[in-house]
Amino acid sequence: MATPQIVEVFAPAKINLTLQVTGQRADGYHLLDSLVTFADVGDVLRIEIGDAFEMITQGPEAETVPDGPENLVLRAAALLEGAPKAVFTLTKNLPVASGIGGGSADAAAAFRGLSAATPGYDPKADDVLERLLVLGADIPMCLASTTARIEGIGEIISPVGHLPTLHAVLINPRVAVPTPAVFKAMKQRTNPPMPDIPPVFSGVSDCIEWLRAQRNDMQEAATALEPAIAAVQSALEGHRACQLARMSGSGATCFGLFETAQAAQLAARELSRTYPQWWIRAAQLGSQSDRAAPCFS
Ligand SMILES: C[C@](O)(CO)[C@H](O)COP(=O)(O)OP(=O)(O)OC[C@H]1O[C@@H](n2ccc(N)nc2=O)[C@H](O)[C@@H]1O
Ligand SMILES: Nc1ncnc2c1ncn2[C@@H]1O[C@H](COP(=O)(O)OP(=O)(O)OP(=O)(O)O)[C@@H](O)[C@H]1O
Repeated sequence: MATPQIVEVFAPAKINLTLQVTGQRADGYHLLDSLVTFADVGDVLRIEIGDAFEMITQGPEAETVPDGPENLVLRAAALLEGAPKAVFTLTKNLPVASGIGGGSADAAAAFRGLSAATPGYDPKADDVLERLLVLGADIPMCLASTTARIEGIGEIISPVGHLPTLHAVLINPRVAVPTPAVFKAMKQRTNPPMPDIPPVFSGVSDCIEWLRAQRNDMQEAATALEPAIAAVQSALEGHRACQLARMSGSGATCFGLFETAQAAQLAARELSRTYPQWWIRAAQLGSQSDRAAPCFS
C-alpha cells in the first residue's frame, strides 16, 4: 500500500471529571487518581507528508500557541523514530494552558497520525508511552482518547466503558494557568483516592450524583492563584439547569453537567450572552476514540 500523503487527526479536549491527588513521588511528580473523559470539541491537526518538518498554526486560539520547535506537535514527532517528515497544520480551537490538555491532545494526534503513516511501525513494540510521558503526563491518556481511570502520574490507564454520555458546558475565563504553579501552590498533597467506580450507572443523574461526592484536589490552589475560576464556578452553579460544576485539570477551565444535550446547548447560549469575554462551548463527553482515529485523504 502506498504511504498516505495527507492525514487529518482530531485532538479532543480532555476533561478530568475527578482529580484526586494522592501523594508525591521523590522526583516531585504527583500521584493522581482521576476519572478522565474526552469532549467532542478539540483541535484539528492536518499532516502532509513532505521533505522537512514544518509547523503552521491557525484558528481562533492560534495566537498564544508556540509555532516553533517548542510546539508539542513537533516535540512528539521528533520522538517517533523512522517517521516521515511532514508539514503540520494545527487548527487551534482549545485555549492554551487551560486544564483541558490541548497541547497533550495535539502531541497525541501527531503521534497517532505519523504512526499510521509510517509503514511497519508498531507502537506496541516500542517504549513509546515512557518517552511521551516525559513530554506531558497527559499524553498517554490523550493517545487513548477514551474514558478511563488514570493513576500513577498519568501512565496507568484503565478504560471505563460504562459511563453514560455526559452533556456539558465548558467555560474558560481566558486566563492561562500554568500547571506547575498550581501543583506548587497546593497545601495538601496526600489525599484519599477515588472510591471504586460503581459497575453500573442507571443514567446521567445517577452518574452525576456519584461525581458529586468526588473532588478536584487542585481546584482550591488554582482558584487562589486565579480568582476568575471562582467566577466561572459560580456562573455555572448559578444556572438553573446545571447539576454539577467542577474545574478540569489544573484549570482554569470548568465544566458544568446538564441532564440533556439540549439543556447544555441552551445554557451555553445564555451564558455566552452574559459573559461574552469568556470561552464557552457546549460539549458531549465520552469516548472520542473513533473520531480521534487518523483519517487519510
Ligand atoms: C493536572 C493534569 O492535567 C491532570 O490530568 C496533568 O497531570 C498535567 O499534565 P501535563 O499538563 O501534561 O503536565 P506536564 O507538562 O507533564 O507537567 C507539568 C508539570 O506539572 C507537574 N506535574 C505534572 C503531572 C503530575 N502527575 N505531577 C506533577 O507534579 C510537574 O511539576 C511537571 O513539571
Ligand atoms: N500544541 C500546543 N497546544 C497548546 N499548548 C502548547 C502546544 N505546544 C506547546 N504548548 C505549550 O504547552 C503549555 C501547556 O499548554 P496546554 O494547553 O497543553 O495546557 P493545559 O490545557 O493546562 O494542559 P493540562 O490539562 O495537560 O495540564 C503551554 O505553556 C504552551 O505554550
